[in-house]
Amino acid sequence: MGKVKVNNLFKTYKVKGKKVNALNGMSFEIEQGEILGFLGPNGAGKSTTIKIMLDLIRADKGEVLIDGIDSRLPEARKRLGFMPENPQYFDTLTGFDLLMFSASMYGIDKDVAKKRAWELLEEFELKEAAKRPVRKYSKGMIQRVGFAAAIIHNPEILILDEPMSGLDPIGRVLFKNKMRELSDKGVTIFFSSHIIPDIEDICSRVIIVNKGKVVKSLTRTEIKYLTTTGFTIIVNKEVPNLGLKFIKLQEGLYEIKCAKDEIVNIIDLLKEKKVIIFDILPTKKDLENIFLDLTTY
Ligand SMILES: Nc1ncnc2c1ncn2[C@@H]1O[C@H](COP(=O)(O)OP(=O)(O)OP(=O)(O)O)[C@@H](O)[C@H]1O
Repeated sequence: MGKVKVNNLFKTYKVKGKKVNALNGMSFEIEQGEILGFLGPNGAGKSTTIKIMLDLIRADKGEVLIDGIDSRLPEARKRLGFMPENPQYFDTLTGFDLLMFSASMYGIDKDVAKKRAWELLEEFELKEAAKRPVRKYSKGMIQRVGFAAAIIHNPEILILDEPMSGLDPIGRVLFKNKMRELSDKGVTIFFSSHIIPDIEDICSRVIIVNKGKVVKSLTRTEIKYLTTTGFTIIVNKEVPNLGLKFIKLQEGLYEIKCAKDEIVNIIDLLKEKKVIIFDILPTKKDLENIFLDLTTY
């Protein structure tokens, strides 16, 4: 239950008689209860893969199996919940109506749906706005109601396309907590994102795609290692002749910047000199450079 197998997908679009190869043997598996991040530069084939998983478009070759069932069958579709990147809802609907509409698409009994809709509106802090038309919602509120609509039928697998882009810090915490909670209950979560800290925070694994196929699969620890280029060490005092550059932040507060492989020696040195370390902060590589490193092998 909640298992996904994406098997050797190929997809070509035709634009003005020219062929665009969107997928070139895209293959990966998602285990039950896993939070898997889907990362890749623009045009890598993420949206095309998601659309094929949801049977919104068809692959030229290959298959997607949801718990062993072909994703083109309605039986498979029912197990999935989906939140698009820019939800375009019938904006005259209220938040409550939207959830009821989504529930009706999955054939949920009206009374059950009503109860579930109110529960979700409460969880996503939309109770006050429940009877307001969605067109009057802020971007964050639209994303919240979109998330709620995607899980109203208690799907086994949740697919989210850039779920946290444009959310404020409180909204992001809410989404991350919700994703963790669902994963703890055994829901499989697959989401695309460009936001490295979010991915590091919640994903158990990340797959990186480029040119229509997987180029790397990384565990959370591996991605933390890969994205860290060095550290900033915050200390209480300056020590001369250590070969280190102490930058004064204020009285009794200095920072030292170092490369990833220097950290252990520097900490030993500071310990020896009885320097107090207040904090050690990783310096992060930006996404473009990570893609560059991984895709130019
Ligand atoms: N409907 C379409 N018609 C023609 N070409 C398309 C279509 N959809 C996608 N493509 C092309 O297929 C390739 C993969 O696009 P896709 O949208 O799947 O990538 P993506 O990884 O989701 O990109 P982004 O991060 O920009 O959303 C790109 O070259 C894109 O231009």
